[in-house]
Amino acid sequence: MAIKLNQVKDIGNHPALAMPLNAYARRRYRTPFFIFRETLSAFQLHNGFSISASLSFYAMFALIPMALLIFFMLSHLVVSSNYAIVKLAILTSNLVPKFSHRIMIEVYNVSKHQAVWGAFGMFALFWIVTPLAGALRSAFHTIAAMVEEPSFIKRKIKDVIGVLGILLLFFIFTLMGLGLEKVIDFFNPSATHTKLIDNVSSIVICTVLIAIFYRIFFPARISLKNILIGSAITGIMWIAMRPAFGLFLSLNQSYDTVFGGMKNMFISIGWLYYTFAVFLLGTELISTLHKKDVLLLRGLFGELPKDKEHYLQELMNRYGKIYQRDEYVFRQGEHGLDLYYIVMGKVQLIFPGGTIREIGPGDYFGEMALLTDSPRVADAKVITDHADVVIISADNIETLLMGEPKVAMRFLKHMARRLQHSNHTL
Ligand SMILES: Nc1ncnc2c1ncn2[C@@H]1O[C@@H]2COP(=O)(O)O[C@H]2[C@H]1O
Repeated sequence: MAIKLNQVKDIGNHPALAMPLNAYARRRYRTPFFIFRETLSAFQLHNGFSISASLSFYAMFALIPMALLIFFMLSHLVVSSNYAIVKLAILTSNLVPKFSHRIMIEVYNVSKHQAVWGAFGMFALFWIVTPLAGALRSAFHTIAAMVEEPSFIKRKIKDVIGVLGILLLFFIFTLMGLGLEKVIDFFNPSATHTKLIDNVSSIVICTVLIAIFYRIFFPARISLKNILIGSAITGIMWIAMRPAFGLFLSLNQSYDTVFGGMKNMFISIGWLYYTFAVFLLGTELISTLHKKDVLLLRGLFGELPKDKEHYLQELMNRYGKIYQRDEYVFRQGEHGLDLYYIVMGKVQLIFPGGTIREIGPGDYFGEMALLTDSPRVADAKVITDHADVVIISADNIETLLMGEPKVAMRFLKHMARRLQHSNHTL
């Protein structure tokens, strides 16, 4: 609907107009906005869609062996094989909506062969699923900006454990579903309530399972709170994707004629592709939540953002300290692992031989003790009326240097320049 501006009489009284412009600018650095932007740009940076494409390719190969393994676990450990087939059909229809009946026929036929259930058969099933686990592992490492171990054997062992983990999660998923069915049967709620319970429980079960998955397989140690937030949002996105995907298909009826006999394959790969995209977006969100402080500090060691006053103000609010004239930030010989970034004012570094250096806004100090784990090599004294300083913890600097090669490079250049300068003045 078009807005008729000439009919809007009270535009001058709108509360938004009363808000100073810098309040909007400051919002850029408020946590939810900042995290949203950073998550999307990390997804783009890591080529999220192309990782989803390769994951959906591996998943297509892994589907039938995985379905067979889950069928094996269910029919041997929990329920009769007929019931296991029903449960599996529901599970596969969640994973690949239009292709599930084909998979179920294959699973049913293959499961009739005794050889599949022998030791060699089981090993073969596991082996075929490992590339999917491997691709997931490498995606996680890319997102966490961590280098993988080079050993092929160790990686393969991890992949096998990964497959076991994935199977276990599907197994728990089915068990939880079974438990829920029993509870619903017992209370016998109305149809609308059953639907509501179904939806809420789907989100809760998805959140719990995704959270367990991240907790075990994400290479960095992430707090439970961040994992739960990321998992809940991933679960909600995934559940919302079902109607969105249905709409997409109903608007594109022509895929039927374009893909002919391959149409179910097209839909399944498409569905897997978007499932992985949502999953990777959730992973980026968790990683961003984990690094949010570090990401905010990144601007200090590169080019300051355009709205640098608001940016520095936000950093001062969170990590800042104001020192008064003649106050010491630290003394030579003290132990400490923080790094100090000067926003305003001047600091004098006084070395034991009497050499003095002055540093001011935009400069930082204290990195030597942090990097070498040794005492401070100089006194740091404020020589202006006051000095506004952002204090950065060793943990944050370490994560920043490990995850951002550009920042690490600038850090090195800064140190080399200091050394050059010291050599000149010797
Ligand atoms: N030659 C130098 N020029 C400028 N700053 C220096 C020099 N040598 C040391 N510093 C800084 O002075 C700080 C004193 O505390 P740290 O040893 O933690 O880290 C040191 C560096 O950040």
